[in-house]
Amino acid sequence: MRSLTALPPAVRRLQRAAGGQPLYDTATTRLIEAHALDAAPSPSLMQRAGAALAQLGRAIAPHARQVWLACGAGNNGGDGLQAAAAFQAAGYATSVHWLGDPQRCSSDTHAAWLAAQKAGVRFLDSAPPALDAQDLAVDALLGIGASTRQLPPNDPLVQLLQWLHLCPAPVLCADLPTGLQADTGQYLPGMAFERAPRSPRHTLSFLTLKPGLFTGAGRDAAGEVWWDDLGVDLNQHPDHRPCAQLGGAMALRSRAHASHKGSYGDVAVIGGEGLYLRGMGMGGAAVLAATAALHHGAGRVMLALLDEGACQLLPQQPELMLRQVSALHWDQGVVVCGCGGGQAVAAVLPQALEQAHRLVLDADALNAIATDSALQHLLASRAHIGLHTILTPHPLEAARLLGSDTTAVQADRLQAAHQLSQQTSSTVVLKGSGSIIASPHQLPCINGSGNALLATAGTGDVLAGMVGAAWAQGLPPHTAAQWAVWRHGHLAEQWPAGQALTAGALARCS
Ligand SMILES: NC(=O)C1=CN([C@@H]2O[C@H](COP(=O)(O)OP(=O)(O)OC[C@H]3O[C@@H](n4cnc5c(N)ncnc54)[C@H](OP(=O)(O)O)[C@@H]3O)[C@@H](O)[C@H]2O)[C@@H](O)CC1
Ligand SMILES: [K+]
Repeated sequence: MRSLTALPPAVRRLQRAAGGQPLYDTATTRLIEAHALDAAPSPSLMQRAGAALAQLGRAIAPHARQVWLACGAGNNGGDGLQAAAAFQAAGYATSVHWLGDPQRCSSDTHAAWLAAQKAGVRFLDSAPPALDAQDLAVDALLGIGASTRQLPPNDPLVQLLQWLHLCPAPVLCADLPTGLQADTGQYLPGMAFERAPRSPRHTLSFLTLKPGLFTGAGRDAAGEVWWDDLGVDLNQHPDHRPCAQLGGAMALRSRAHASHKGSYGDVAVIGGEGLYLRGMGMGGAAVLAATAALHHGAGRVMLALLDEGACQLLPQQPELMLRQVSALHWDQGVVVCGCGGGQAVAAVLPQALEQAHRLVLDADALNAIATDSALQHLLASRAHIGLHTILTPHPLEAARLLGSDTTAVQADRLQAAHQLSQQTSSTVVLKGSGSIIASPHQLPCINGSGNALLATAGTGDVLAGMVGAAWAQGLPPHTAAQWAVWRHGHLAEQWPAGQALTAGALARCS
């Protein structure tokens, strides 16, 4: 790829490490667009969008011989037509499939169509040109105006989508990958593919960054995300409020020389149902959480296994202090409860919910609460008596707590995390691609780190331990969750190529 410094300042590569960028839903993006259009900018927003697409496209595919653009009938297609004119003017052999009608499109899109014609762009109505890996394809079929209308399989738009999916050239998506919903990161019905696309993806988001690019199916669909505000000041109006922010690199506080283990807090992990109870020993999960807490800076880590003392010594981890649940100090440090807890964890939950000042609830603790209204009441009451809670559900656990199902949770992950946070007065970490961190009265965060190496048993237990460690070291709950989720994903991104990621190795990484 050409040096990023060669790009004009208006086209900025979204740095994962930057974090903190605001994300805006479609309604607010439309508001921003309307305010910007009122000012009749010149060049028009669409001309700016087209020029930015062409500039980024040239950086992505500097040796392209051909550029092919699939353009829809709306303004997203207009962006593509403006880009086509710019590609052609820059000397690329440029061809376009346009689904629009010059008699029925917006005035901006009409102007873009005229510009493309004037530049000498080739308009196609049959198969696209044969592209190779160094060429470029542009997806300008649908943006934020996509509706849930389902198309028949022989619709021209569906066919263009299939060509884009199978195209050997990198694909640059204008504003959004076609069919991806900006607010949720879910595909519209009939627009998702079972297999991953053949070539790399880039997305240049206009005016605002949209939450759907970073959660659910968004990360796979969008590939590398870029952003151009088209010269519009997003903060010019008090109604332009973000719906979330993108989480990024964070550091724990540096340590003073004059400090000791007590300065970095205690983490007590409760979990690990014994083998004798139901024939399923689950101590490993609790050991993973405790190990992660230890390796991520907690001053002291206690391990209370629910195996009635069967495990008396952990030779691999002499730093972990074994405890009976009855010997824990609930008002000190952070209690992480549930990892591998099985059914046995239900017995300790009333005391943990009533007495632990800072409580992380994971896995089987969440499942037990979901089926017991008395435990639900205790959980919801904690905030009223000054006790704090972080929940770390995966989508199924969140669905059980919400009384819904995984499809409903995944259909709007931001909303599900917000609802669970409100219902339980807790910080919620909704795990999955683009984990969501939601807390009452705080802007939710979508984590930007991580990859599919984390899809292996035990990584959730490691995360629970890391959340506990960050919280024990003094970060507020929302920030502790943000740090742990980001760090967990970042470690996976740094994982040595060709080496399997195991939860045990991840827990020892810091
Ligand atoms: N205004 C500006 O200056 C700026 C605009 N910008 C750009 O505009 C984009 C938004 O443009 P937009 O509002 O025209 O919506 P867009 O995404 O093109 O879709 C509408 C078209 O798609 C069609 N269609 C919808 N759903 C469908 C479906 N399921 N299946 C099939 N067809 C479907 C729909 O057809 P209809 O329903 O009207 O029959 C209509 O033709 C935004 O994402 C950004 O790229 C930025 O550059 C900033 C400056
Ligand atoms: K698009």
